[in-house]
Amino acid sequence: MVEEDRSYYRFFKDDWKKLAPEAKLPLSGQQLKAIKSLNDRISLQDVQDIYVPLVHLLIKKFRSFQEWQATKTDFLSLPEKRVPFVIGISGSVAVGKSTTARLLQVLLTNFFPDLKSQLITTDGFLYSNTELEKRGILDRKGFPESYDMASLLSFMGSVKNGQEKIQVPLYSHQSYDIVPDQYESINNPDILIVEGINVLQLPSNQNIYISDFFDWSVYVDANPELIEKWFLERFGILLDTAFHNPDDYYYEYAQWPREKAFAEAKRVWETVDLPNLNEFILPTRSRANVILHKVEHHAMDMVYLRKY
Ligand SMILES: Nc1ncnc2c1ncn2[C@@H]1O[C@H](COP(=O)(O)OP(=O)(O)O)[C@@H](O)[C@H]1O
Ligand SMILES: CC(C)(COP(=O)(O)O)[C@@H](O)C(=O)NCCC(=O)O
Repeated sequence: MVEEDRSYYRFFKDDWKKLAPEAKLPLSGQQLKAIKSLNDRISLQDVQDIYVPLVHLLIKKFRSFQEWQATKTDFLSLPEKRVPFVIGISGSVAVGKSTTARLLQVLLTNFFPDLKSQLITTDGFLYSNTELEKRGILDRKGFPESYDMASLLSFMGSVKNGQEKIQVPLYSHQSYDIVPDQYESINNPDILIVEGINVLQLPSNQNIYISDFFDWSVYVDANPELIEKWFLERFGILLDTAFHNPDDYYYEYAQWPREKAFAEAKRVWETVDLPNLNEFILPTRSRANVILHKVEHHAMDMVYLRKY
C-alpha cells in the first residue's frame, strides 16, 4: 500500500517493484557483469526491484526536461543548445552515495546507450589538507566550511552553460587528500550525476543552492547506527588495501593492532562524521525528490517520492 504525508509518497519495496510495466525489464548479462565488477556485494534483487523502476522514472523526467528545453528555445527564438540534466545524490558519509551513483550510471548506460552520462563527486572540491590546516579546520573535513563552495558553484554554472572539457579536481580516499595536478574532465554530457554529502546544502556565504542546478535529487538514508557499521567496514577495507603501501594515508593505522585502529575510526565517526550528519546533512533530506531508505546489508526497504 502506498502511504503519504504532506510532502512524500512512501512505497514499500513490494509495491515499488510492481510499478510501470516497462520497468520490469530483466537485467541483461552485460549489466549483471558491470554491477558485480562495481561491487560484488550489491544485491542484484535490489537492483532489479528498486533501481530499475527508479531509472525508468528518471528517464521520463529527463525526456520531459529535454522537451521543455526545446520548447523554451523555440519560443525564445534561440538556437537549440544541449543542456545537461543534472542529478544530485546526497546522504551521510559512508551511507553508499558513490555506490548508488555508480550503479545509476551503469544502468543508464546499459538501458540507454545513446545517452552520455558522467559522474563527479564533490569530494574534489574539498580544500587540500594543507589549506585545511592553514585555516585550522583539518578536523572539520566534510563540514560546509571545508569545501570550496564558490568553485563548486562556478563548476555547476559552467556545466549548465554547456561548456566542454571542464576540469574537476580529484580527491583520493587512499591519500586522504586532493590529488595534486590531477583532474577529471566533464565534457557536456546528456546526464551528469553529482554525488556528495553537501549537494543539498546552502553554501554559508553565497545565496544560491547547489541544488538550484539539479533537475532531480536523491537522498540515501539509513539509521546512523547502521551507517557507523558501514563506515567501520569500509575502514577495514581501506586498512587492508593500505597494508603494503607506505604512501597510503591508512598505512600507519594498518600497522597498529586491529582493535586500536578500529577504536580510532570509531572516534572519528563519533566526533566528526556523525555530528556532521546530524547538524548539516540530515536537515537537507527533505529537499530531495527521492529518498532511498536502506536497512541491514544495504538492502532497500522503502522509496519516498516527493509530491511536488
Ligand atoms: N548496495 C550496497 N551493497 C553492498 N555494499 C555497499 C552498497 N552500497 C555501499 N556499500 C558499501 O558501503 C560502504 C560505503 O559505501 P560508499 O559508496 O563508499 O559510501 P559513500 O559514498 O556514501 O561514502 C563501502 O564499503 C561500500 O562498498
Ligand atoms: C571525504 C569525506 C568528507 C567524504 O565522504 P564520502 O561521502 O566520500 O565518504 C569523508 O570521507 C571524510 O574524510 N570525512 C572526515 C572524517 C573521516 O576521516 O571520516
